[in-house]
Amino acid sequence: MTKSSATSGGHCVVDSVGKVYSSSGNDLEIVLKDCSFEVPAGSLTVLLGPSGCGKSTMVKLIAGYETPTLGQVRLDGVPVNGPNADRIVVFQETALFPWMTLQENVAYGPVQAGEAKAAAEREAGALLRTVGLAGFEHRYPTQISGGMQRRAEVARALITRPKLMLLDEPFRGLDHMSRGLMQEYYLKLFDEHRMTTLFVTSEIDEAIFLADRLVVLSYKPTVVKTVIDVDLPRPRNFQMLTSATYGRIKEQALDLLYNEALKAFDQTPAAA
Ligand SMILES: Nc1ncnc2c1ncn2[C@@H]1O[C@H](COP(=O)(O)OP(=O)(O)OP(=O)(O)O)[C@@H](O)[C@H]1O
Repeated sequence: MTKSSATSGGHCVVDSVGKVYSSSGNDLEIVLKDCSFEVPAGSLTVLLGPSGCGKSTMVKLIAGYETPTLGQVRLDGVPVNGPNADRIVVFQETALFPWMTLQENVAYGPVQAGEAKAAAEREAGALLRTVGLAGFEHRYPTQISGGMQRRAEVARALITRPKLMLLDEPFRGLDHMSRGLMQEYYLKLFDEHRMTTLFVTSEIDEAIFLADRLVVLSYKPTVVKTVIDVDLPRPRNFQMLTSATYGRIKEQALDLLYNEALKAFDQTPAAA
Protein backbone atom coordinates (compact mmCIF):
# COMPACT_ATOMS: atom_id res chain seq x y z
CA MET A 1 0.00 0.00 0.00
CA THR A 2 1.55 3.29 -1.03
CA LYS A 3 0.87 6.63 0.62
CA SER A 4 -1.32 7.71 -2.27
CA SER A 5 -3.36 4.50 -2.15
CA ALA A 6 -4.07 4.71 1.59
CA THR A 7 -7.75 4.33 2.30
CA SER A 8 -9.68 7.44 3.22
CA GLY A 9 -12.67 7.52 5.54
CA GLY A 10 -13.15 5.19 8.45
CA HIS A 11 -14.96 7.68 10.71
CA CYS A 12 -16.50 5.42 13.31
CA VAL A 13 -19.27 6.48 15.68
CA VAL A 14 -20.16 4.38 18.71
CA ASP A 15 -23.56 5.76 19.64
CA SER A 16 -25.06 4.95 23.08
CA VAL A 17 -23.93 1.33 22.83
CA GLY A 18 -24.80 -1.18 25.51
CA LYS A 19 -24.06 -4.88 25.69
CA VAL A 20 -25.68 -7.36 28.05
CA TYR A 21 -24.60 -10.99 28.17
CA SER A 22 -26.53 -13.80 29.74
CA SER A 23 -24.18 -15.97 31.73
CA SER A 24 -24.86 -19.38 33.27
CA GLY A 25 -28.44 -19.79 34.49
CA ASN A 26 -30.56 -16.76 33.71
CA ASP A 27 -28.17 -14.16 35.16
CA LEU A 28 -27.64 -11.11 33.01
CA GLU A 29 -24.37 -9.22 33.03
CA ILE A 30 -24.32 -5.60 31.86
CA VAL A 31 -20.84 -5.29 30.37
CA LEU A 32 -21.17 -2.06 28.36
CA LYS A 33 -23.64 0.59 29.47
CA ASP A 34 -24.45 3.52 27.21
CA CYS A 35 -21.00 4.02 25.65
CA SER A 36 -20.53 6.81 23.12
CA PHE A 37 -17.30 7.90 21.43
CA GLU A 38 -15.89 8.55 17.97
CA VAL A 39 -12.86 7.43 16.03
CA PRO A 40 -12.21 10.36 13.66
CA ALA A 41 -11.07 9.44 10.13
CA GLY A 42 -7.28 9.33 9.92
CA SER A 43 -6.85 9.27 13.71
CA LEU A 44 -5.13 6.77 15.95
CA THR A 45 -7.65 6.47 18.77
CA VAL A 46 -6.80 4.29 21.74
CA LEU A 47 -9.38 2.52 23.89
CA LEU A 48 -7.90 2.27 27.37
CA GLY A 49 -9.52 0.49 30.28
CA PRO A 50 -8.95 -2.00 33.09
CA SER A 51 -8.75 -5.68 32.36
CA GLY A 52 -12.18 -7.24 31.92
CA CYS A 53 -14.09 -3.96 31.40
CA GLY A 54 -15.29 -4.93 27.93
CA LYS A 55 -12.66 -3.63 25.48
CA SER A 56 -12.69 -6.79 23.36
CA THR A 57 -16.48 -6.77 23.50
CA MET A 58 -16.42 -3.26 22.04
CA VAL A 59 -14.06 -4.41 19.27
CA LYS A 60 -16.40 -7.31 18.43
CA LEU A 61 -19.36 -4.90 18.22
CA ILE A 62 -17.48 -2.51 15.91
CA ALA A 63 -16.21 -5.41 13.80
CA GLY A 64 -19.79 -6.66 13.52
CA TYR A 65 -19.02 -10.07 15.05
CA GLU A 66 -21.60 -9.30 17.74
CA THR A 67 -24.67 -7.05 17.94
CA PRO A 68 -25.18 -4.31 20.54
CA THR A 69 -28.06 -4.83 22.96
CA LEU A 70 -28.68 -1.09 22.77
CA GLY A 71 -27.43 1.68 20.50
CA GLN A 72 -25.62 1.56 17.21
CA VAL A 73 -22.17 1.59 15.59
CA ARG A 74 -21.76 3.52 12.34
CA LEU A 75 -18.87 3.61 9.89
CA ASP A 76 -18.85 6.66 7.62
CA GLY A 77 -22.52 7.10 8.47
CA VAL A 78 -23.54 3.53 7.59
CA PRO A 79 -24.85 1.32 10.43
CA VAL A 80 -22.69 -1.74 11.14
CA ASN A 81 -24.80 -4.87 10.67
CA GLY A 82 -22.15 -7.58 10.47
CA PRO A 83 -18.54 -8.26 9.54
CA ASN A 84 -17.14 -6.57 6.44
CA ALA A 85 -13.70 -6.19 4.85
CA ASP A 86 -13.87 -2.45 5.55
CA ARG A 87 -13.09 -3.31 9.22
CA ILE A 88 -10.12 -5.58 9.90
CA VAL A 89 -9.28 -6.90 13.36
CA VAL A 90 -5.76 -7.83 14.47
CA PHE A 91 -5.91 -9.91 17.64
CA GLN A 92 -3.25 -10.89 20.12
CA GLU A 93 -3.31 -14.49 18.89
CA THR A 94 -1.67 -15.12 15.54
CA ALA A 95 -3.97 -15.94 12.66
CA LEU A 96 -1.21 -16.50 10.09
CA PHE A 97 -1.55 -19.70 8.05
CA PRO A 98 1.34 -21.92 9.18
CA TRP A 99 1.63 -23.64 5.78
CA MET A 100 2.21 -20.37 3.91
CA THR A 101 5.30 -18.15 3.82
CA LEU A 102 4.97 -14.64 5.22
CA GLN A 103 4.74 -13.23 1.72
CA GLU A 104 2.00 -15.70 0.75
CA ASN A 105 0.16 -14.97 3.99
CA VAL A 106 0.18 -11.21 3.39
CA ALA A 107 -0.80 -11.62 -0.28
CA TYR A 108 -3.62 -14.05 0.59
CA GLY A 109 -6.46 -11.48 0.91
CA PRO A 110 -5.84 -9.67 -2.40
CA VAL A 111 -5.31 -13.00 -4.23
CA GLN A 112 -8.62 -14.29 -2.86
CA ALA A 113 -10.21 -11.03 -4.03
CA GLY A 114 -8.98 -11.74 -7.57
CA GLU A 115 -5.69 -9.81 -7.75
CA ALA A 116 -2.87 -11.38 -9.79
CA LYS A 117 -0.59 -13.44 -7.51
CA ALA A 118 2.65 -11.83 -8.71
CA ALA A 119 1.38 -8.28 -8.14
CA ALA A 120 -0.08 -9.17 -4.72
CA GLU A 121 3.20 -10.80 -3.66
CA ARG A 122 5.18 -7.77 -4.82
CA GLU A 123 3.02 -5.53 -2.66
CA ALA A 124 3.20 -8.01 0.20
CA GLY A 125 7.00 -7.97 -0.02
CA ALA A 126 7.06 -4.16 0.09
CA LEU A 127 4.77 -4.09 3.14
CA LEU A 128 6.84 -6.73 4.91
CA ARG A 129 9.92 -4.57 4.39
CA THR A 130 8.08 -1.57 5.86
CA VAL A 131 7.41 -3.53 9.04
CA GLY A 132 11.05 -4.56 9.30
CA LEU A 133 10.77 -8.06 7.84
CA ALA A 134 13.07 -7.67 4.84
CA GLY A 135 14.78 -10.99 4.23
CA PHE A 136 12.04 -12.97 6.00
CA GLU A 137 9.49 -12.96 3.17
CA HIS A 138 9.99 -16.66 2.46
CA ARG A 139 10.04 -17.87 6.06
CA TYR A 140 7.10 -19.73 7.57
CA PRO A 141 5.35 -18.31 10.68
CA THR A 142 6.85 -20.99 12.94
CA GLN A 143 10.34 -19.91 11.85
CA ILE A 144 10.05 -16.36 13.23
CA SER A 145 9.57 -14.78 16.68
CA GLY A 146 6.24 -13.72 18.19
CA GLY A 147 7.05 -10.05 17.57
CA MET A 148 7.78 -10.74 13.92
CA GLN A 149 4.51 -12.67 13.61
CA ARG A 150 2.65 -9.62 14.95
CA ARG A 151 4.31 -7.40 12.35
CA ALA A 152 3.39 -9.80 9.54
CA GLU A 153 -0.14 -9.81 10.92
CA VAL A 154 -0.32 -6.01 10.71
CA ALA A 155 1.03 -6.13 7.14
CA ARG A 156 -1.63 -8.71 6.24
CA ALA A 157 -4.36 -6.45 7.59
CA LEU A 158 -3.00 -3.32 5.90
CA ILE A 159 -2.78 -4.84 2.42
CA THR A 160 -6.57 -5.14 2.25
CA ARG A 161 -6.88 -1.36 2.75
CA PRO A 162 -9.57 -1.44 5.42
CA LYS A 163 -11.36 1.78 6.29
CA LEU A 164 -10.82 1.00 9.95
CA MET A 165 -8.05 -1.03 11.60
CA LEU A 166 -9.07 -2.58 14.91
CA LEU A 167 -6.10 -3.74 16.97
CA ASP A 168 -7.05 -5.66 20.10
CA GLU A 169 -4.00 -5.72 22.40
CA PRO A 170 -1.87 -6.90 19.47
CA PHE A 171 1.43 -6.59 21.38
CA ARG A 172 0.28 -8.22 24.63
CA GLY A 173 2.53 -11.03 25.77
CA LEU A 174 5.64 -9.67 24.03
CA ASP A 175 8.68 -8.82 26.13
CA HIS A 176 9.24 -5.16 26.99
CA MET A 177 11.83 -4.49 24.29
CA SER A 178 9.84 -6.20 21.50
CA ARG A 179 6.73 -4.33 22.56
CA GLY A 180 8.52 -0.98 22.31
CA LEU A 181 9.83 -1.87 18.86
CA MET A 182 6.37 -2.94 17.73
CA GLN A 183 4.96 0.38 18.86
CA GLU A 184 7.61 2.18 16.82
CA TYR A 185 6.88 0.07 13.73
CA TYR A 186 3.17 0.72 14.01
CA LEU A 187 3.72 4.46 14.42
CA LYS A 188 5.98 4.49 11.37
CA LEU A 189 3.23 2.82 9.33
CA PHE A 190 0.64 5.18 10.76
CA ASP A 191 2.70 8.27 9.97
CA GLU A 192 3.07 6.99 6.42
CA HIS A 193 -0.49 5.85 5.70
CA ARG A 194 -2.71 7.58 8.31
CA MET A 195 -5.04 4.59 8.35
CA THR A 196 -7.91 5.14 10.78
CA THR A 197 -7.09 2.99 13.79
CA LEU A 198 -8.77 1.94 17.02
CA PHE A 199 -6.06 0.42 19.19
CA VAL A 200 -7.08 -1.39 22.38
CA THR A 201 -4.79 -1.67 25.36
CA SER A 202 -4.74 -1.75 29.14
CA GLU A 203 -1.16 -0.36 29.20
CA ILE A 204 -1.15 3.36 29.91
CA ASP A 205 2.32 4.13 28.49
CA GLU A 206 1.57 2.27 25.27
CA ALA A 207 -1.75 4.13 25.03
CA ILE A 208 -0.26 7.63 25.38
CA PHE A 209 2.76 6.89 23.18
CA LEU A 210 0.53 5.83 20.27
CA ALA A 211 -2.63 7.90 20.59
CA ASP A 212 -4.04 11.04 19.05
CA ARG A 213 -6.83 10.61 21.55
CA LEU A 214 -7.52 8.33 24.46
CA VAL A 215 -10.97 6.98 25.20
CA VAL A 216 -10.81 5.95 28.86
CA LEU A 217 -13.31 3.35 30.02
CA SER A 218 -14.59 2.61 33.53
CA TYR A 219 -15.04 -0.87 34.99
CA LYS A 220 -18.30 -2.81 34.51
CA PRO A 221 -20.98 -1.72 33.90
CA THR A 222 -18.68 0.17 31.59
CA VAL A 223 -19.09 3.76 30.47
CA VAL A 224 -16.71 6.18 28.78
CA LYS A 225 -15.08 8.06 31.66
CA THR A 226 -13.42 10.67 29.48
CA VAL A 227 -11.72 11.37 26.17
CA ILE A 228 -8.23 12.89 26.38
CA ASP A 229 -6.56 14.57 23.41
CA VAL A 230 -2.89 13.61 23.28
CA ASP A 231 -1.24 16.76 21.99
CA LEU A 232 2.24 15.27 21.58
CA PRO A 233 3.74 15.99 18.15
CA ARG A 234 4.32 13.32 15.50
CA PRO A 235 6.56 11.57 14.69
CA ARG A 236 6.75 10.31 18.25
CA ASN A 237 9.93 9.23 19.95
CA PHE A 238 10.78 7.76 23.33
CA GLN A 239 12.29 11.05 24.57
CA MET A 240 8.70 12.32 24.70
CA LEU A 241 7.99 9.92 27.54
CA THR A 242 9.85 12.31 29.84
CA SER A 243 8.15 15.50 28.60
CA ALA A 244 5.87 17.65 30.78
CA THR A 245 2.94 17.10 28.38
CA TYR A 246 3.35 13.35 28.64
CA GLY A 247 3.49 13.54 32.45
CA ARG A 248 0.33 15.66 32.60
CA ILE A 249 -1.64 13.26 30.36
CA LYS A 250 -0.42 10.24 32.27
CA GLU A 251 -1.43 11.75 35.60
CA GLN A 252 -4.89 12.54 34.29
CA ALA A 253 -5.39 9.04 32.87
CA LEU A 254 -3.94 7.35 35.95
CA ASP A 255 -6.28 9.24 38.28
CA LEU A 256 -9.23 7.92 36.30
CA LEU A 257 -7.94 4.40 35.87
CA TYR A 258 -6.73 3.77 39.40
CA ASN A 259 -10.18 3.60 40.99
CA GLU A 260 -11.53 1.54 38.11
CA ALA A 261 -8.64 -0.92 38.42
CA LEU A 262 -9.41 -1.23 42.14
CA LYS A 263 -13.04 -2.07 41.34
CA ALA A 264 -11.86 -4.70 38.86
CA PHE A 265 -9.51 -6.14 41.47
CA ASP A 266 -12.27 -6.29 44.12
CA GLN A 267 -14.54 -8.20 41.77
CA THR A 268 -11.94 -10.81 40.89
CA PRO A 269 -12.79 -14.08 42.72
CA ALA A 270 -10.09 -15.06 45.23
CA ALA A 271 -7.95 -18.01 44.21
CA ALA A 272 -9.23 -21.30 45.66
N1 LIG B 1 -19.50 -14.33 24.80
C1 LIG B 1 -19.66 -13.92 26.06
N2 LIG B 1 -20.63 -14.45 26.84
C2 LIG B 1 -20.83 -14.04 28.11
N3 LIG B 1 -20.07 -13.08 28.69
C3 LIG B 1 -19.09 -12.53 27.98
C4 LIG B 1 -18.83 -12.92 26.63
N4 LIG B 1 -17.77 -12.19 26.17
C5 LIG B 1 -17.40 -11.38 27.18
N5 LIG B 1 -18.18 -11.58 28.27
C6 LIG B 1 -18.11 -10.86 29.53
O1 LIG B 1 -17.69 -9.55 29.25
C7 LIG B 1 -16.68 -9.15 30.17
C8 LIG B 1 -15.70 -8.28 29.44
O2 LIG B 1 -14.89 -9.11 28.59
P1 LIG B 1 -13.88 -8.52 27.52
O3 LIG B 1 -13.07 -9.65 27.02
O4 LIG B 1 -14.63 -7.71 26.53
O5 LIG B 1 -13.00 -7.55 28.45
P2 LIG B 1 -11.57 -6.89 28.16
O6 LIG B 1 -11.61 -5.52 28.73
O7 LIG B 1 -11.21 -7.02 26.73
O8 LIG B 1 -10.63 -7.83 29.05
P3 LIG B 1 -9.03 -8.07 28.99
O9 LIG B 1 -8.37 -6.71 29.05
O10 LIG B 1 -8.75 -8.88 30.21
O11 LIG B 1 -8.76 -8.80 27.71
C9 LIG B 1 -16.07 -10.42 30.74
O12 LIG B 1 -15.81 -10.28 32.08
C10 LIG B 1 -17.15 -11.46 30.54
O13 LIG B 1 -17.84 -11.59 31.78
